[in-house]
Amino acid sequence: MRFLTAGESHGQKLIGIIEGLPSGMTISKELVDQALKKRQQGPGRGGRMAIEQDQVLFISGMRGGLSTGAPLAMEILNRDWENWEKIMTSEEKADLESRKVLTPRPGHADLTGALKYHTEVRNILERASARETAMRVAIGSVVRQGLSQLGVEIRGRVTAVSGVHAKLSEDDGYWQRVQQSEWSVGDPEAERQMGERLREAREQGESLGGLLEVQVLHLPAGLGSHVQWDRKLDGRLAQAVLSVQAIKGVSFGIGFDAGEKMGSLVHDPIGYQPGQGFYRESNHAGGIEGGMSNGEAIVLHAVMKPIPTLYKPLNSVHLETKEIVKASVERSDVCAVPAALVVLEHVVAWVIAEAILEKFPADSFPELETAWQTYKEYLKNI
Ligand SMILES: Cc1cc2nc3c(=O)[nH]c(=O)nc-3n(C[C@H](O)[C@H](O)[C@H](O)COP(=O)(O)O)c2cc1C
Ligand SMILES: C=C(O[C@@H]1CC(C(=O)O)=C[C@@H](OP(=O)(O)O)[C@H]1O)C(=O)O
Repeated sequence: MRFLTAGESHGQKLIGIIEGLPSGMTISKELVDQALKKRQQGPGRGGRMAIEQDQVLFISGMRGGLSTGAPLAMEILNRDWENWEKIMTSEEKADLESRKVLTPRPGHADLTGALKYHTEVRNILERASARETAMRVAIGSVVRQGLSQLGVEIRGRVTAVSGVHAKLSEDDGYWQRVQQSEWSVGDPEAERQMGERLREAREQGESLGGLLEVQVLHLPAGLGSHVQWDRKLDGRLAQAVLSVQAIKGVSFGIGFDAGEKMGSLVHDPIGYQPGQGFYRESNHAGGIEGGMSNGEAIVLHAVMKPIPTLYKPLNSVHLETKEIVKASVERSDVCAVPAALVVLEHVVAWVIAEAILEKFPADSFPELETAWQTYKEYLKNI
């Protein structure tokens, strides 16, 4: 299975194509649209989110609510296009110059992209923008629906925003609050403090980052492989997560704490129960050993840097005069950690779905379900 996306932040639309999706899988537009809506929420988002109302349009690869096995093509329209059409399509110098960026923003692709591609900064930022993640969420949502039909659950939480840490819990009630609300860390006091940080950041022309966690539940042991570097599940998840704009680090389970502890406090003892099979007594590894899922929950942590566009900008260099000037200011979010969480859940869904299809190659979803159940029975009764 593979996918491609295309589209500029202020272009007409975003496009995505999934190839290799088995036929006969139920796909709900409503669920994709719910995920797209959730990605637009959260305190700290800028003016653009008041313009967009993301919804998916299925173009091909689906009939009667089921995948056909043909490439699944999707579109998401940019409502902001109506304000940018001239700037994005005109060949008139005045139009092209009107939104030219000559003072690249630190923390963005602006400068290096313009140097590398011998082009102007706008051509770089249009594609580097996290607008593109809307389509990655749509794509991830399609395969996440398949995962859910197999009983695999993906859930995520924001664990900190700019140094304010949320009180975490594994209770069902807490997870329901976190998952079902438009955006919540499940800890009202932390939310209050985060809101305060956000207000300060806005006043000071600053921006915020944070920490995120994604979990994958009910996966069997044996997805991914130890045999080749690019088949390792942890490496593939890390690549997908780090490819999300502004994500700068990934760890699994107890993560970097593992470097501070003795081995006996890090590794997870193996247990066995008839009718249940092998299990681990703890899950410090975060569900992956030797590049393979080990049957415990996959627990992945990520860090998002503060948004790079600052309303009180850092120094930059004017590309023509080479003078030191303030970096350009484009309309911007001040914090997008809750939105990034939705993106992470969906890029993780993609990698897990790919790994499942590698272990259980299938052209049709019922075929996949049969192989999946047989394997799960084997693991239980071994
Ligand atoms: C959901 C989301 C929204 C974002 N919104 C903005 C934004 O409004 N302004 C901005 O400067 N960067 C924003 N970013 C981050 C930049 O796109 C990103 O930092 C930049 O493209 C450089 O890539 P890198 O940080 O991965 O190196 C956002 C990122 C995500 C995931
Ligand atoms: C458009 C989205 O996020 C954008 C990501 C982004 C960036 O530089 O990454 C910059 C901003 O773009 P604009 O200048 O048009 O407001 C964000 O709004 C989105 O998430 O759908």
